[in-house]
Amino acid sequence: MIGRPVERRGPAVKFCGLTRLQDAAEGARLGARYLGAIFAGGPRLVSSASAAQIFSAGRAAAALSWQSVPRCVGVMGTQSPSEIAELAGEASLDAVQLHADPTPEHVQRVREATGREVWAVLRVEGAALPPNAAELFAAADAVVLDAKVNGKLGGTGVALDWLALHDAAAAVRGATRLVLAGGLTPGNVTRAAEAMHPDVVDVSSGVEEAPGQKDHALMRAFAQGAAAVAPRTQPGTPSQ
Ligand SMILES: O=C(O)c1ccccc1NCC(=O)[C@H](O)[C@H](O)COP(=O)(O)O
Repeated sequence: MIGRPVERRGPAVKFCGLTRLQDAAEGARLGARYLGAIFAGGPRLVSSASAAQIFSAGRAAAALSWQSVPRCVGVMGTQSPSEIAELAGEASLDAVQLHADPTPEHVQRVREATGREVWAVLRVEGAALPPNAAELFAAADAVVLDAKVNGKLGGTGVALDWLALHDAAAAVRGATRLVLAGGLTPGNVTRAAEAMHPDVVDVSSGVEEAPGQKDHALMRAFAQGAAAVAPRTQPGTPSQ
């Protein structure tokens, strides 16, 4: 369905794990700021040639629907910086997301090799951030908080304990963008974003009918849930 774009006031939206042109186009029409494709294995793996077509469909749909052109993110696993640079060129990526527990040194090497923005993923288990959180926020252009699940790198559908993590994330994020991922759905994205104040909300399995196949009604509901996030109040602002 081609509907009206969702008005965006809350955090930016990233639809990740895209494998089909029509899903990328729908994400762009809904005003998603970011589209993601997986080069890290698993059921949503795509080739660089497929990713280039998927992203091209998203960029074209944005232009036709007067939305801003989405930035296209490639999700990497254990590839070397030079392999990541090759994929980034072939798939016309704007940013690379490092999902295999990157160190700050790896982030820097990938930035030098690709000339792209580098997003580092912090995989979180329980109510505490990993000990290297502050270093990664200092090194990366954005940090993605995602659930740590043994045997899976991402796309787990497992949610974080947002209320417990808020203070720890606030203490280390500084000016680096915070991307909240892990188990987000149309039904919980507003609550999650109001708890964590992320710059971006990132969803994959929560808007799918099957792995890699997005449900457009769920995508729309997710974008609406993100747009419904209440504005952040400044500490000390009197309530009305
Ligand atoms: O989505 C995958 O299959 C995947 C596989 C390997 C590494 C990363 C992967 N996904 C990364 C993402 O950016 C997902 O959006 C993120 O993990 C959130 O997934 P979900 O909990 O399903 O919304």
